Amino acid sequence: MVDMNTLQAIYGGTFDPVHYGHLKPVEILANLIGLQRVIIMPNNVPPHRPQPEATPAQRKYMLALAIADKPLFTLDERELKRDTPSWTSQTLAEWRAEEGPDRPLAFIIGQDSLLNLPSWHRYETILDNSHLLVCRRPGYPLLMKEEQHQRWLDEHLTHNVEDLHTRPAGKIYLAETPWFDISATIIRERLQQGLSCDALLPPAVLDYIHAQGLYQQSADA
Ligand SMILES: Nc1ncnc2c1ncn2[C@@H]1O[C@H](COP(=O)(O)OP(=O)(O)OP(=O)(O)O)[C@@H](O)[C@H]1O
Ligand SMILES: O=C(O)c1ccc[n+]([C@@H]2O[C@H](COP(=O)([O-])O)[C@@H](O)[C@H]2O)c1
Repeated sequence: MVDMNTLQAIYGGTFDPVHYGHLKPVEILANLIGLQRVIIMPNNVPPHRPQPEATPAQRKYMLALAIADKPLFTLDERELKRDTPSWTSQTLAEWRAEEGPDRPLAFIIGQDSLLNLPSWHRYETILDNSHLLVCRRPGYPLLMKEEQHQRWLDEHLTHNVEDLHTRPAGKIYLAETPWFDISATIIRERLQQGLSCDALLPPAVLDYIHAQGLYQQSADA
């Protein structure tokens, strides 16, 4: 019999700011595959993108507000404590060393991140240490850009949820989560233009953004 309580998942991101497009697909994913806990892990130095507008402390605080009434989520500060780029391969290797070789571990990403994954630092080691759980995201193709990366994806794909709970690592699961057409970029742009973001992120996070005067200046200013 499969023990549905052992699979642990980390959800990494910049979360500048956290929004419903982060939270809702992952809550649905957790229900779909029987995940009891999701560890949200904000990065300190995002490797492949412009640096965030909010400070690490502000991004962490917004996450804490967003998950305050959601027992599914806990917060992990390990990457916030590192000043070097937040390489996921390094984080997952450390996590694997802590958890031992047998525990099923997973890293959650959106479809856009999957497409870029072959450009990540030592990406091929990620599946040595964890599974990948991928949430759908509108506006991104289903196929990898290069044939060799599509082959890599196909070789590791599973449609069997039991694989995720019984194997420690090595599988990619494309979850049939609904589309949420929300991005932190759109939220920052709307806030800068003084437009409403009420439906896009939790009210407590939005109140904090206004109280801190965050995202009101153009990023180019
Ligand atoms: N609307 C969404 N649907 C599914 N996954 C998402 C969505 N928004 C973000 N994600 C996923 O959440 C993780 C963290 O994303 P991130 O913090 O960069 O948010 P973002 O909205 O993409 O930010 P930005 O617009 O600043 O690039 C990534 O794996 C990303 O693919
Ligand atoms: O390790 C890498 O090379 C790497 C490159 C890009 C992104 N990541 C991680 O992927 C997660 C989502 O990234 P982002 O930029 O969409 O917030 C976050 O945890 C990043 O630290 C990791």
